[in-house]
Order: sequence, then structure tokens, then C-alpha cells
Amino acid sequence: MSIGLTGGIASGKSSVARAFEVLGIEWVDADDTAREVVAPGEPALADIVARHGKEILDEHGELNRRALRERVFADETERRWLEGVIHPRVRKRLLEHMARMAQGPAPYHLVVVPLLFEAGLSEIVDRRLVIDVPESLQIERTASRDGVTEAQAQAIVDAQLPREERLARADDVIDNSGDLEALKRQVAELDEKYRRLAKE
Ligand SMILES: CC(C)(COP(=O)(O)OP(=O)(O)OC[C@H]1O[C@@H](n2cnc3c(N)ncnc32)[C@H](O)[C@@H]1O)[C@@H](O)C(=O)NCCC(=O)NCCS
Ligand SMILES: Nc1ncnc2c1ncn2[C@@H]1O[C@H](COP(=O)(O)OP(=O)(O)OP(=O)(O)O)[C@@H](O)[C@H]1O
Repeated sequence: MSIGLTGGIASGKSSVARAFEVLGIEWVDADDTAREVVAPGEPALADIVARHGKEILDEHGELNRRALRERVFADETERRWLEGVIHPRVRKRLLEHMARMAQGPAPYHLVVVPLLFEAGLSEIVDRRLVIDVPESLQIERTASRDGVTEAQAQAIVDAQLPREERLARADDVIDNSGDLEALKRQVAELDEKYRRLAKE
């Protein structure tokens, strides 16, 4: 059984995934997969250079992620173009990772996908688990962790599905407005539920 774990930026997806991992559950993260598909030598990176010029690379020939981030979150056309290049490749690799994890000993696995609904990936998983926090907390955690301005954090949040729409599509929800202990308790309850469901 595969669980799609999603939530807005800095909602706590990685923290939740790590809490499941302690319970023996494997996971892959679409942000990592999205990094792999733009590694030097990959066709997606060549597409990006063809559109944005060589100045989008750093001195090692790697993608300057900060520069691209500033462009795409200030220009919706560029963001959509980039998504068109990256999402199909991420989808293909995630399906490969999922097939591998399905062979493992655990009864279910997680696929962490920030844009599970936005990128049309929600049908590749069996259940959708949404990590929910108020928008103000997302902005606060993004700005303090990633060293971006509040305005940039807000632009990223605005490029994602609104909180209510994400919640409406959830099969399960974790409320991460409390502390890490509260998060772990909710993870333990869901782990029991998923183990039970996987047997049915
Ligand atoms: C714009 C890029 C280069 C910025 O890189 P950076 O290292 O600063 O951020 P990172 O990749 O770690 O993403 C951080 C978070 O930003 C948010 N985010 C990223 N891309 C998008 C997008 N297209 N729309 C909305 N939110 C996004 C997500 O919450 C993600 O978890 C990068 O995010 C990217 O290539 N985005 C397009 C691919 C994509 O949609 N990735 C999301 C997972 S499939
Ligand atoms: N319950 C919590 N209490 C306090 N801080 C938290 C809590 N959950 C997460 N954080 C912190 O908030 C930040 C975002 O958490 P995390 O990295 O898990 O989110 P994410 O959804 O994976 O982020 P991204 O969208 O960038 O992938 C981190 O600095 C993390 O340590």
C-alpha cells in the first residue's frame, strides 16, 4: 500500500516521514527526485539552460537553484514551463521507487510529494495524507529555515493549493501546529491504522 504524504511548504512533511521511518516505514521524497532529474548531464538540465541561458548554472555546471527559484516564483509562465519539464520525469522515477519499496518487508510505504494534488500525482498512491498547519506558521518556518524573505515565502505558498482545498482531498490529516511529541503520537496512530488497512 502506498501513502502519498503532502502539505504546503514547511508544513512538516520531512519531520512526519522521519517519525514513520522510526517505525520501520520506507519513504522517498519527490523534492529529492526533482533534484536528481536536473543533475549535470540530465536532459532536463539541458532544457533549462536552453531556455534560461548558461547564467542559470553555477561555477560547477550545476543548476543555481536560488536563481531559478527567484525567477519562477516571480513569473507564473516560467513556473508552469519548469513544471512541464520536471513533473513527468519525477512521476516516472517515483513509480520506479514505489515498485522497489513495494517489494520491501513493511506493509506500506510513503511517497512525500509537496505538489501531490497540484502535479496530478494523487492517483499514483492508494491514500493521501495531508500535513496541516496554518499559513502564518508556514511562512514563519520557511523564512527562518530557508533564509528567504517573508514575501518570497508568501509567493511560494500562493503557488500551492489553498489549505482548505488540500484538506478537502485528504483521506487522513495530521495537525502539525503542536509540538513534535504531538506529531509523533498522531504518526503512531496512523501507523496502526495503515497496518490494519494493508491486511484487508
Ligand atoms: C524552483 C526550484 C529550482 C527551487 O529550488 P529550491 O532548492 O530552492 O527548493 P526545493 O526544490 O527544495 O523546493 C522546496 C519547496 O518549494 C515548493 N515548490 C517547489 N516547486 C514548486 C512549484 N513549482 N510550485 C509550488 N511550490 C513549489 C515545495 O513546497 C517544495 O517542497 C525547485 O523547487 C524546482 O525545480 N521546482 C520545480 C519542480 C517542482 O515542482 N518540484 C516540486 C516537487 S515535484
Ligand atoms: N511540530 C513542530 N514544532 C516545531 N517545529 C517544527 C515542527 N514540525 C516541523 N518543524 C520545523 O519546521 C521546519 C519545516 O519542517 P519540515 O522540514 O519537516 O517541513 P517540510 O514540509 O518537509 O518542508 P519542505 O516543504 O520545505 O519540504 C523545520 O525547520 C522543522 O524542524
